[in-house]
Amino acid sequence: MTAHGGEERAAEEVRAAEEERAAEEARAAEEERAVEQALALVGRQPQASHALPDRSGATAPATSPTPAMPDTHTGPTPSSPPPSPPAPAPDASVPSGHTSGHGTSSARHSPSSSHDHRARATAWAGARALAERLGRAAPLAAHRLPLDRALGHVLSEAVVALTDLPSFDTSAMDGWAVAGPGPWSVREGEGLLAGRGAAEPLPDGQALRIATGARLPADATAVIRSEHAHCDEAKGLLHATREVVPGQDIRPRGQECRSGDELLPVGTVVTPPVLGLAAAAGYDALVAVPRPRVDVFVLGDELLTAGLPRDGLIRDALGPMLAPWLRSLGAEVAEPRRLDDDAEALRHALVSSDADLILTTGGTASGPVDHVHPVLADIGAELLVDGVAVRPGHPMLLARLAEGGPCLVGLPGNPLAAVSGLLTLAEPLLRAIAGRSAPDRYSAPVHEEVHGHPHDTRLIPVVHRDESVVALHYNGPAMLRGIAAADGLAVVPPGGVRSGTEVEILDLPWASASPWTEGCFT
Ligand SMILES: Nc1nc2c(c(=O)[nH]1)N[C@H]1C(S)=C(S)[C@@H](COP(=O)(O)OP(=O)(O)OC[C@H]3O[C@@H](n4cnc5c(N)ncnc54)[C@H](O)[C@@H]3O)O[C@H]1N2
Ligand code: MOO
Repeated sequence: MTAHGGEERAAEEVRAAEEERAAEEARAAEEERAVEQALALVGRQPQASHALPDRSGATAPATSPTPAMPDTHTGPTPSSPPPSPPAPAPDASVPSGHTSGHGTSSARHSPSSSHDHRARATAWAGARALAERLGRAAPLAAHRLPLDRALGHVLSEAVVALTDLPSFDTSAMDGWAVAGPGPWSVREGEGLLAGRGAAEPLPDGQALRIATGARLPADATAVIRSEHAHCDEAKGLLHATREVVPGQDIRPRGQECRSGDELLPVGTVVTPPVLGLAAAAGYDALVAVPRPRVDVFVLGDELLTAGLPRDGLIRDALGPMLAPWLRSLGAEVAEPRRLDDDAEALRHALVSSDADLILTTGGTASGPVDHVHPVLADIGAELLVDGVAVRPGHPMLLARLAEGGPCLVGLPGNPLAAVSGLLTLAEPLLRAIAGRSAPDRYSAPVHEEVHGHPHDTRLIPVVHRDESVVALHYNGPAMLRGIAAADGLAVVPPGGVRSGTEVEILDLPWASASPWTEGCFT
C-alpha cells in the first residue's frame, strides 16, 4: 500500500470512530430520556448514581449493503429459508402509556399510524435500563434466612469472617507431627485426632501420631505423611524417608482468612459453595433478598397442553419454557396458569396475584381477544413501556399494577417474541429487585453480514464459533428452532451489521459458566 493510501485509510478510520461515538451519544441520550419519562410516571427521580448501562456493545449502526429485512431468517448457509419481504411498519392501536397510564379500552382502539407507534416505542437499550432502574428503585426486602433456606437468594449483607480460617493450626495429612530435626522419639499414646482439644506442647526431637484435621500441638514444626516416614518400633524412633521442610503439611491458623475479612460482597448469589463457606466461617443464617416470586399467566383459547396440534389448535410452547427460564434467572415460579381469552379471567388473575412480578403471554396486540391493554387500563395500572423498538417482540409492555404493587411484563404471544420480552424487560427487572448485579457485557464479531430492521434493534439467536458468532436460521418471531440451538442472542442495531462487526451478545443462562446455572433448574 502506498503512504498516501495508508493516510486515507487512517483518516477514514478516524471518521468512522467519530461517527460511532456520535451515534452512541445520541442513543445514550435517547435512553436517558426514555428512562426519565417513565420514572417520572411512577413518581421517582432518575437516580444519578445509577449510571445507565453502557450503550449496546453493538457499535455504530453499520449500513448494510442489502436492504434490511426484519423478522427474516438470516443465516449463513444456503439452506436458510428465503428471506421474507420487509415487515410492514407496525401498526399502533393502543393508547400511549407514556401520556396516560389510565387509558380506557375505547382509547386503545383509536386508529393511529405506524409512525405514532414507533414514536411511542421505547428504544431497546432504554427499555432494559428502565426495567432495571424500576427494580432498583423498589427492591425486595431482605430477610435473615437460616442457611438451609438461603439457596438462590442474594446477599444484602456481606459475609464477613466471624473467625480465622482455619481457626487453629491444623494438620493437612494423616501422619506424624514432629518438632525440630529428626530422627524423633515417638511419644506414646493414641495420637491426635480431629475434633479433640489442645494437646501438650511437643518438645524438640519428639514425634506424635496425628490425623488430618487435628489441632497441631504447640511447638510442632512440620507434619510428615505416614507414607513418608519409617517407624523403628524397637527403638521407638521415627525416621523421615524424604527431606522435611519446616511448616510442611500444616495449615496455619488464618491461612484462608482472618476474623473480620470480607469473604463475599453484597449482591452475591447464594450458591451451594456460598452456603458451605458461610457455615465454615461461623454463620447459621444469612441476610439476603429472597428470590422474586413470579406468576405466569398464559393467555390463548387456541392452546393445548398435550398431544398434537389439531383443528387450528396449537401446543402451548411458552408455559413449558418460561417457568424453568425464569428459575434460571433466580425467580421462584408458580406453575404457569393457562387463561382463556377472557378479560374478566385476566382481570381476576391480575388483582388476586400476590407475586412480585407477573408475566402474561399473548394478548398484547390489538386483535379482538387481545385483552392485556384494556384490562390494565381497567384496573388503573400504570403503563411504563408500551412497545419496544425491537424485533421480534415489539408489542411487549411493562406496567405497574398499583402504587407500590407488583410489576407486570406483557410478553407477546409469538414464542421468540416472548423470549425477546423476557430478556428485554423481565430479566433486568428481576435482577434488580433481587439486588443482583448485572452480568458483564460483552460483544463478539459476527461471522457474516446480518440484516437489520430499518428502525429497530434485532435480537437474533447465534452460536459461538471460534472467535465470532454465527446467526442461526429459523429466527422468525413464531419459531423456537433457532433459539433452541443457540448459545446467545446477538443484539443487531438498526440497519444491520457487516461481517466482522462486533455486536453485544446476551448470554443464555445455560450457556454461560455461571455456577448457579445447574441448581436453578430444579
Ligand atoms: N394488527 C397488528 N397485528 C399484530 C401486530 C401489530 O403490530 N398489529 N403485531 C404482531 C406481532 S409483532 C406480534 S409478536 C403478535 C403479538 O400478539 P399477541 O401478544 O397479542 O399474542 P397473540 O395474538 O395471543 O398470539 C400471537 C401468536 O402467538 C401464538 N401464541 C400465543 N401464545 C402462545 C403460546 N403460549 N405458545 C405458542 N404460541 C403461542 C398465537 O397462536 C399467535 O399465532 O401480534 C402480531 N399481530
Ligand atoms: O415482532 Mo412480533 O413481536 O412478530 O414477534
